[in-house]
Amino acid sequence: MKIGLACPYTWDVPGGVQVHVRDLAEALVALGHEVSVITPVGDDSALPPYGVDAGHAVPVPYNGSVARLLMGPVSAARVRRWLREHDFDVLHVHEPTAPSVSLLACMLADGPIVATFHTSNPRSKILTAAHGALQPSMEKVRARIAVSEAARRTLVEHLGVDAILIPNGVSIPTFERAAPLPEPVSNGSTVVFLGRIDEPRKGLDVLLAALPALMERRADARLLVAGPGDGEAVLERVEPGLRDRVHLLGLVSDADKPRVFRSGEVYCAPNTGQESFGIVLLEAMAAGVPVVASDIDAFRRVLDDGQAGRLFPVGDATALAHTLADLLADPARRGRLAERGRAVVAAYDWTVIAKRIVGVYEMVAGDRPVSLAANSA
Ligand SMILES: Nc1nc2c(ncn2[C@@H]2O[C@H](COP(=O)(O)OP(=O)(O)O[C@H]3O[C@H](CO)[C@@H](O)[C@H](O)[C@@H]3O)[C@@H](O)[C@H]2O)c(=O)[nH]1
Repeated sequence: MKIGLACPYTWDVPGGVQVHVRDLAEALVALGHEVSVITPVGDDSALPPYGVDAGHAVPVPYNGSVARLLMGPVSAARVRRWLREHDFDVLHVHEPTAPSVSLLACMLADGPIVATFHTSNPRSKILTAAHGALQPSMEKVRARIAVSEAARRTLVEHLGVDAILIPNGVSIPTFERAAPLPEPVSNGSTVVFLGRIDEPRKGLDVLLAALPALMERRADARLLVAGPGDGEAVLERVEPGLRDRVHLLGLVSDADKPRVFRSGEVYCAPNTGQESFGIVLLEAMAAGVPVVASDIDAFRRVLDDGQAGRLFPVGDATALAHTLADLLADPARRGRLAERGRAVVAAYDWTVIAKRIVGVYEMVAGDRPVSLAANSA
């Protein structure tokens, strides 16, 4: 099949939607399909061979995060050209309610369109206000996929439509085979955090607040913190006497990311809410590292109701410190959790998930390929 994927967020800024689109594209290519991805990008040398540059996006605060979005005549012209130059059997847009490339593609195309919804936002004022304006584009979508129950609920509540649930995937071999980073990054009592360090929703502050109590029980404990953001500002939030216990890696490359997960005894996801799924949990389980995560609905589901990871009450730094100290002290329990994580994550490998998505493509694809809408040529 010829498949066009539209990714709304800047390709070279780490984010769950971008990772999902990239891994899906690669899984589809491995299955023998022809794929092209249109996306905003900061540095177009970051694009893979199947990537098409839709222009530079602007940062906009959105759902407790900063989304880099793109609308306007230049990007509309690029999307139009992309559609015209490819006879896609299926157009698959991601997050088409965000004002960016996916919405443009929906507005400009006709034919077999599939949309995947990623966001969990129970009280989205933007979605409520935009409902009427989005309606014509949403009506063109022949099949909707939600990556999680939370994303599905957001869709039902705001747009009054339902979706098939197909979760995010992870490329298990990439994570399970990675070598840990060399010493001294990993010291045998390391807690890993990987995420956008400035974003309160990712909860790094909860982990930093847990550090003093953790150190009281495990004097050798250290934090390995990876992800984009202002590292200096993070260190200022740590007691001066404990700063040498925090090892900041900054933004890591996609090649090093699996190695970061493999460099800790525990992976910690202290997120404070508004998570739809939590790809990072899949990544940690695929790497075989035991997970400690906030007890939010999305994480509880991915962690098999707490069987495949230890949950602690959201924002409770004391409970987190004790959970981490207990696990660092107990290699056998860590081994059991990691084993359970490996068993759970097997169902999320991209080889499994991509086939389910192709099943949806087959359901909607017809005799006629995707074309430019009559009023957009
Ligand atoms: N290479 C690299 N990747 C990073 C870095 N920091 C974070 N990432 C990657 O960025 C992605 C972040 O994904 P999520 O934690 O799932 O969060 P999100 O960007 O807020 O995504 C939203 O959509 C996801 C996809 O459906 C949802 O999983 C998530 O809960 C959330 O709603 C993960 O793949 C993570 O490994 C870094 O420094 N380097």
